[in-house]
Amino acid sequence: MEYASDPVCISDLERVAKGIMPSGAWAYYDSGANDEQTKHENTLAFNNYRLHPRMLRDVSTISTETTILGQRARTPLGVAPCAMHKLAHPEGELATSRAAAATGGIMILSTYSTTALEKVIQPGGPQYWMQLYVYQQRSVSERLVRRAESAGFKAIVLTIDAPVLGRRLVDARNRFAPPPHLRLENFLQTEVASMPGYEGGEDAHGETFGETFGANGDQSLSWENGIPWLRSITSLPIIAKGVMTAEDTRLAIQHGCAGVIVSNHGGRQLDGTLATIDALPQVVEAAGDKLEVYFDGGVRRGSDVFKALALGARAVFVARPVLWGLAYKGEKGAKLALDILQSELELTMMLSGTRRIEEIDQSYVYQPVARWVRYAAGTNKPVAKL
Ligand SMILES: Cc1cc2nc3c(=O)[nH]c(=O)nc-3n(C[C@H](O)[C@H](O)[C@H](O)COP(=O)(O)O)c2cc1C
Ligand SMILES: O=C(O)C(=O)c1ccccc1
Repeated sequence: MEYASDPVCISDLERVAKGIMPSGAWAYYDSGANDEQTKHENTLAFNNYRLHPRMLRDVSTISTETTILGQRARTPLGVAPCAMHKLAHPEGELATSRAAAATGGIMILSTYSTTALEKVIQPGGPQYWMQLYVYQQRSVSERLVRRAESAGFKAIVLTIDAPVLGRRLVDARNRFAPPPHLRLENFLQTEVASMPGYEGGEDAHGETFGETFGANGDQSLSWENGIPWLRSITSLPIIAKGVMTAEDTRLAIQHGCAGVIVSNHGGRQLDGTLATIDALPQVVEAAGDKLEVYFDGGVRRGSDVFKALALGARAVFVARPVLWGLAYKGEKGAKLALDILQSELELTMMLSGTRRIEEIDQSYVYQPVARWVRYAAGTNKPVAKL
């Protein structure tokens, strides 16, 4: 499809990116686990929440400024951690970081970045947080934490929904592995470089991408043996990414996490969970004022950001839309993705009579009665958009 102008919404950007990217890389970014029920539902479930707007409120001046972990941010909209931005564009994470700095939201850097963490932080930018996995060789994770501390990252985001990688069928068929010209640059440093399969920053040993990951990840990790250990090696706030239940929210509080990210990893891990927007209310209720609740999964519209804020999220992160932007035009494209969502958020605020982020509460959405997306027999195609 030809465009006379830049893409004007995230789904335009998705189509354009699909046309540009090599099919294996596209599939790696796009795929969810197994039947992709959860991946699709993350996006579709937003439609079940209807807005409840107020009128005649003087919306001549609005602001999306907020505070996250006690620091000011120009917007609650941030970038979720995603592996290998250089699959989308040669400037990779640096381009994304510049785009995030221009927008003013938080960027979470993946351990599996194709740019070393020391090179990513932009002066005058937003807060940067470092995403971490705990490996059997804990010294490797510890070294990554030390490096993140000295580079200026402000929190550690521990991903807890991936003791092993979920099974993504297209990747399995493609036997997807990162192309040899890309390096997982965080694994280049000596103390870290010895981990089996990641020598020299390559992902070399696994049959598929997930195998090297699974061979190194610590499957015995638990709340009891993981979080206290992490707290003992760093004073940075710890945020647990991948919480989907009230039960785990209470455990996160008990173990001293500063925040949780309600996330099902974009539907790439356990297929068949709730959509994240449907899980958010129980987490917010269990969190009370004990920790901050953040959100990701399926956000494709500024109104989706608004709905997550209304249901109690303090920050809202996007992954695939930013990668699509990067594929389209590097830094400019990543900024376009964030700008589209930001301006749609501002428009939603104005049209629903909210001027500041703190005003956006539950009263601005109708909560749905439970309704599940139905699928056409034998397919993963939803019968209808709800
Ligand atoms: C290509 C890709 C790579 C990802 N890599 C990571 C990662 O390295 N660490 C992590 O915690 N989450 C990772 N995620 C999950 C995202 O952080 C996020 O939870 C999810 O994708 C958000 O949903 P969205 O893509 O619908 O915005 C990845 C997601 C994608 C699409
Ligand atoms: O692909 C992913 O979703 C992901 O989280 C990951 C995990 C290990 C290595 C690279 C990416």
